[in-house]
Amino acid sequence: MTAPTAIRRLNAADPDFAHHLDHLLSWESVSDDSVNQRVLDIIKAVRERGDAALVEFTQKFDGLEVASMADLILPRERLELALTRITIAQREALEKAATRVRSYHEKQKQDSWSYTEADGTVLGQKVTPLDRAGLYVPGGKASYPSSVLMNAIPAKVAGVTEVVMVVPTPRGEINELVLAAACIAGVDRVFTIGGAQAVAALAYGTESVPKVDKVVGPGNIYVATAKRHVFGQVGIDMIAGPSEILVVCDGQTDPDWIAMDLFSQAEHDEDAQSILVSPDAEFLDKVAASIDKLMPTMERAEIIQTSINGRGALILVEDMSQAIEVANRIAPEHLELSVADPLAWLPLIRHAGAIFMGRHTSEALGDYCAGPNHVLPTSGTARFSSPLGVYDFQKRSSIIFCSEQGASELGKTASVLARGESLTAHARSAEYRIVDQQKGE
Ligand SMILES: NC(=O)c1ccc[n+]([C@@H]2O[C@H](COP(=O)([O-])OP(=O)(O)OC[C@H]3O[C@@H](n4cnc5c(N)ncnc54)[C@H](O)[C@@H]3O)[C@@H](O)[C@H]2O)c1
Ligand SMILES: N[C@H](CO)Cc1c[nH]c[nH+]1
Ligand SMILES: [Zn+2]
Repeated sequence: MTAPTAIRRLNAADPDFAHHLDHLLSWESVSDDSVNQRVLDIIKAVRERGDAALVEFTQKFDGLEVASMADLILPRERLELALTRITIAQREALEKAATRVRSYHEKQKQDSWSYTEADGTVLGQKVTPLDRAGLYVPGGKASYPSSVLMNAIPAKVAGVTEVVMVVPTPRGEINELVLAAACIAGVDRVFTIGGAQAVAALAYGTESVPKVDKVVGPGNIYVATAKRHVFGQVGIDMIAGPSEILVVCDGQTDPDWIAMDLFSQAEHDEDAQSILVSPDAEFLDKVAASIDKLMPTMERAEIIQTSINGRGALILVEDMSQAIEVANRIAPEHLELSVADPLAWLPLIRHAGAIFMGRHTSEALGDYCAGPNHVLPTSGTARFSSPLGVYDFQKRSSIIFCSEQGASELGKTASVLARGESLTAHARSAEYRIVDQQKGE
């Protein structure tokens, strides 16, 4: 039996509104010093003791009785076996989702390009996939076959040579759908490890876990903090923390639908954040009533309740324009525009990981099978980051191929600039290539 929901109410007309909103959004404060220190200790131990530390942390944090690292490695045949252990409906759903995610991501592929100048100089950009990518698939409080597809398919579309996946299996409970998804998406190697220790293993390598070039994927505070610390040793996609949803509603959508949309992200995590913004005060009351009515029907009521009470909010605004202003301030991971004419408001949205347009487009469709990626920037980072995509698994090299005449002309410009910087070797190196002119100093 759950206690009555006490979702926070904010009013944008309140003089302290900005302050209250800042407080509501401050997830970073959850990453306190003790989490940080614990993560640093875990990374150090994995760097120093490799597999032995991985085994110890997996026993400690995931409650697994494992004798050695061999127990934490799943061969490709195990993934294939999983495909035979799921129902036909599940396999079809995974395959359909995979096809749609692949089609969407194919469009993101960047190709190499070049152009030739009049004197024959060629300039261009060569696009190369990463050699090895590490995918973090969360598995602490729920299992995420959909996240396997969302991480692995863009990597494969990009042409990554080897895709290594890590996923925790708390108490040894292996989720067959997760492994089947890995099989369908073409993951090359799977390790059943999680948390900061898994991120450290991917970043630095151990006797068994190969060192990767980039670690991608969402996770809890330990995973997010570890990714922050290993950045530089490896690339990372973003810090994708607890899930978030911001619904902007004109007051005309069924309040039960909106309550359930808020629940859909709250059920991920006690730290998840679900916010509704509307210019209609009566509608906010109706959604609050729907929340109370529907909460006891939810399987994950405790998590939802904690998330809604601790980090949720119903925000009253003056009009739709102010609702959009608040949305841009929040820069949410998911933004539902549950309004009559979402296209009219779309041009005004500047910051959101993914935008769900209209009353029928529930965020859950995007989580599973619409096609776009569900690994999205959280905690306001949509101000500067984008959804996980093929571009995260490709890098670019510049190409410069000067003709004799091109080098000669560019040499004159480079010489002046280099001497202005007092970098004589640069100047003389360029000047050697100047044709029909006195070279050197
Ligand atoms: N943005 C996205 O695309 C997306 C997708 C799915 C899930 N999520 C989010 O990812 C998160 C998943 O979190 P989760 O916990 O379910 O799984 P997780 O895999 O991220 O974390 C589980 C691991 O955390 C470590 N851990 C747990 N308690 C610890 C402790 N006290 N000390 C050290 N390590 C500890 C353990 O090693 C465990 O294996 C949720 O916040 C969810 O909202 C985001
Ligand atoms: N909403 C999550 C991203 O924040 C993704 C997900 C996976 N499964 C269900 N939802
Ligand atoms: Zn979700």
